[in-house]
Amino acid sequence: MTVPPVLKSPLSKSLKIALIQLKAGADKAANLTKVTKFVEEAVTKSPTLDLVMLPECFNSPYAVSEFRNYAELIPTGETTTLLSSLAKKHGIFIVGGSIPEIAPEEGNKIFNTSLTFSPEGEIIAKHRKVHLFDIDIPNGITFQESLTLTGGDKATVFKLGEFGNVGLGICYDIRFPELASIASRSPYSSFAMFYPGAFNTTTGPMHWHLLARARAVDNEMYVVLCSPARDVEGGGYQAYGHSLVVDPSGKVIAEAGEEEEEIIYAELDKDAIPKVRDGIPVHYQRRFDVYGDFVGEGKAKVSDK
Ligand SMILES: NC(=O)CCC(=O)C(=O)O
Repeated sequence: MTVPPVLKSPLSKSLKIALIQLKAGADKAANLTKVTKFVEEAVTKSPTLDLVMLPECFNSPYAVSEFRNYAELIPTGETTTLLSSLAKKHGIFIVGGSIPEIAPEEGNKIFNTSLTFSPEGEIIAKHRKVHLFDIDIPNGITFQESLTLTGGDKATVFKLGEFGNVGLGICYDIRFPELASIASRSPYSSFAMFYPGAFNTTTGPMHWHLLARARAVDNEMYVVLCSPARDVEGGGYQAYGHSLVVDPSGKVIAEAGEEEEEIIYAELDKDAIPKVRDGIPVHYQRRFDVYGDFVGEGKAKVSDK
């Protein structure tokens, strides 16, 4: 075996993040007011915060019958405009959960789309959920996003300013290890995968932590999941909550409860990735001669927008 070189961390400076776990109801204006209030609370409590993340579908109910009713144009819709102004006002990155997007240039198809904003309020990443949540578990849950949504056709990797590269997926995307592999490997070398998500009370207990920790250990990178809180009184889709930050060794370093609307904080340490990769060097031991290379330069369809 060739001894791997001690590489510089793909995270050049420790990153302070906050995850906002909230309940999204039918009133879009109320959902957006709540986002504004929570972002303000996060930056007040942690004045040196670098990044705030929101959950999947934070401005609308998570329901196949509602996606088209709540869908907005990007970048001119009210949610995009609000998140851009919040990022700029507070000088932070915002990983803007996801919202239903209507795309006139694609025959008015609806996508489940996540945007990330720079501290200047610019859109620096746009990910359309690639793998649609179509499942049917007898006596558990049946859901078919594909009844109203269209899947995106690209993996998303982008530069988070001076910190380094990160990958972005949405919820069910986490079940497909390829997106995280693409992001973590050369030439992208990301330090984290961000997944706004909304697992539920059937699949959450089975797989939420397992998948987050698996993607972290597979790739020796940070994995960050932000969920809506479970809304028992509101009825409808019962999100699992448990917003989560997992470090590159697979350890959960921050976690929210299930039904609470709350903000959790974590610091992604710039030295953690090289430390883990030096100890268990799977990152450098891959045998592409045996199983091929599906990432390589130009092989995967990767975009930041
Ligand atoms: N919103 C989603 O994609 C839900 C995914 C989910 O619950 C799962 O088990 O996967």
